[in-house]
Amino acid sequence: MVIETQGLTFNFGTQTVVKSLSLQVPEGSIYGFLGPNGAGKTTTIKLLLNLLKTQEGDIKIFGLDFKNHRTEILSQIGSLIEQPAIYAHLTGRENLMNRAMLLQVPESRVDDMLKLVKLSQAGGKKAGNYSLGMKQRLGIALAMLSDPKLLMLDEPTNGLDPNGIIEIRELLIRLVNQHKKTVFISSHLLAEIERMATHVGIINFGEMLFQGEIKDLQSISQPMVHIETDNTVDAANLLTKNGYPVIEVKDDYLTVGYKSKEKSAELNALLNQNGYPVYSIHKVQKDLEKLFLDITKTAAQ
Ligand SMILES: Nc1ncnc2c1ncn2[C@@H]1O[C@H](COP(=O)(O)OP(=O)(O)OP(=O)(O)O)[C@@H](O)[C@H]1O
Repeated sequence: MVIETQGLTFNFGTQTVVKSLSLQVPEGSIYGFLGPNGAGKTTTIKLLLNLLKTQEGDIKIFGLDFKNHRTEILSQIGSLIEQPAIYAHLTGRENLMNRAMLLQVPESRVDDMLKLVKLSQAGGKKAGNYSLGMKQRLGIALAMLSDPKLLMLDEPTNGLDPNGIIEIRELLIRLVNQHKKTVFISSHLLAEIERMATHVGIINFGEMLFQGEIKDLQSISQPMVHIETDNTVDAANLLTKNGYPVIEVKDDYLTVGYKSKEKSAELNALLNQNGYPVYSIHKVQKDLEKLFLDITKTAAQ
């Protein structure tokens, strides 16, 4: 494990915001740390980076005990929390050069990093004029300059447009697949994390609700199919009789549990053949809120 915590607990005054957290982040994973606003993600990350002092529990990173190997551990972690520390009046390249000098990293790393985050062309432009997505990528380049083994990112796609999100996602996948890094990324958006993470930890009110491989999460959280049709109550009866799990019946649409694309095609044909015209049919993933309900239900069974 790259990160392993046991009983990690943190209180702000009388409020416990991280409760006996046991994180397990495997080497070479993209670990999505999910939770709604205020769940305790930033606090956990700050504890892992020693920006907050651990009150209770143990942290091991790279197999080393955090208390006794703090400097050694932190020298191998690149991080981006909230806004990246960028000088707006300097170019992207100058920002990296500055940091490279500070860290005594060879200059050649600067161009490698610009290339890695796809900012080679924009490297000569003032960072203050970068888009939010470009700033975040420059922030990741700065964090990767010293070639750390682990990258920790706190909500790096907040406020980005879909293209910006895709660019960050592709960059993180490259870092893990080609550069053999481990990425720990927090987010409050399930859909965003699902597309890149290999592992997930889901917290709410400081407590871990689920931790495991993404495929295990998907088996808890079956996607659904939305079908827009007429006469939905009768259509739902037909589907139930034919073994489709109907989840919701509204005036103008139905929601059915997703099984496979073949089953969705059969369902479409069945409705059409029986006089229920299908105006639209599409697969939907659950959001974090619905997933919480599923997880709580599964845990109670
Ligand atoms: N410095 C502080 N003093 C007191 N309470 C704090 C402090 N920082 C955070 N909190 C509280 O701790 C809880 C967890 O906050 P945290 O920032 O870790 O959550 P988060 O999951 O990162 O959420 P967000 O996505 O909104 O940043 C919240 O209830 C927050 O109000």
